[in-house]
Formats: sequence, structure tokens, C-alpha cells
Amino acid sequence: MKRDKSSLSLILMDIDHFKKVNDTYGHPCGDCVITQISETIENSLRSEDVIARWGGEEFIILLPNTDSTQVVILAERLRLTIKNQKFVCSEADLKVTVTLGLTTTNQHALSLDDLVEKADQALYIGKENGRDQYVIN
Ligand SMILES: Nc1nc2c(ncn2[C@@H]2O[C@H](COP(=O)(O)OP(=O)(O)OP(=O)(O)O)[C@@H](O)[C@H]2O)c(=O)[nH]1
Repeated sequence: MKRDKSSLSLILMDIDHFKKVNDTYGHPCGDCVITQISETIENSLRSEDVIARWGGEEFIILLPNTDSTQVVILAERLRLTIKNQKFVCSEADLKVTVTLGLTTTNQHALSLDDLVEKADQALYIGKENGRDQYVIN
């Protein structure tokens, strides 16, 4: 995909109902899911993209040179890949979904704090609207 050099996008991704995974299968199983999701994200993105754990079961993904059209394509691809993934852990094989909050700035007009706040608002709306979706703000 050709990248738009003037844009920067950010995704906050949160695993849905993750407390239930821990409560049902135990914390080590939750850790196993988090590790596999990290690998899925890394395999889905480019080397210039920055991925980090954000809080407990959230991930932050910073996408340089990525506009709103492109971030939506990436987010939907991530959502579907994770939704279709079977997480094989020693306690059980399980499925999870994720909700993603997206935001984009042109010419780096917004600070990182502003971008995180906007993505967090989008994530909150996605959770309120039933999870397993992306929302762009
Ligand atoms: N196994 C494991 N669990 C974690 C880690 N960090 C946070 N958690 C758990 O993640 C869960 C987050 O729960 P909540 O914030 O209630 O959210 P949720 O159950 O995912 O529900 P929604 O986000 O509303 O869909 C808690 O049970 C935390 O203990 C971690 O590193 N490993």
C-alpha cells in the first residue's frame, strides 16, 4: 500500500472481555493470548510502525505516513485476523475479539497526547457500541 508521507495515524487496541479470559482460564492463559496477539500485530505491520503494550491488555500502534483511509484498512485487517485466530494455550484453545480506536493527523499537527486522547475516545465508543469493531475519530 502506498503511504501518504504527510500523515500520522495511531491505533489503540483493546482485547474485548479480557477479564473473562483470565477468570475462566487463569492469568497465564491471558498472558499467552497477549503474547500471540503481539506477534499477530507485528506480522501485520511495517518495520517503520511502532507497537507497544499500553496498560495491561491494550496495545498502541503508531503508523507514520499513514492516512485515514489506510489506517482503516489496517485496523479492519487486524480486527479480522485476530477474530479468526485460534489462540492455542496450554489451558485451552480460545477465541477473542478486539476493539480499535483510530485517529489521524495531517502534517503532525497534533501532539502525541492529543492523538492518544482522540484514539481513546474512539475506543470508548467502540466498546459502548458492542466491541469487535474499529471507530475512527
Ligand atoms: N493475563 C493478563 N491479564 C492482564 C494483564 N494486564 C491486564 N490484565 C487483565 O485485563 C483485564 C482487563 O479487564 P477490564 O478492564 O475489566 O476489561 P475487559 O474485561 O477486557 O472488558 P472490556 O475492555 O470492557 O471489553 C483485567 O482482568 C486485568 O487483570 C496481563 O499482562 N496479563
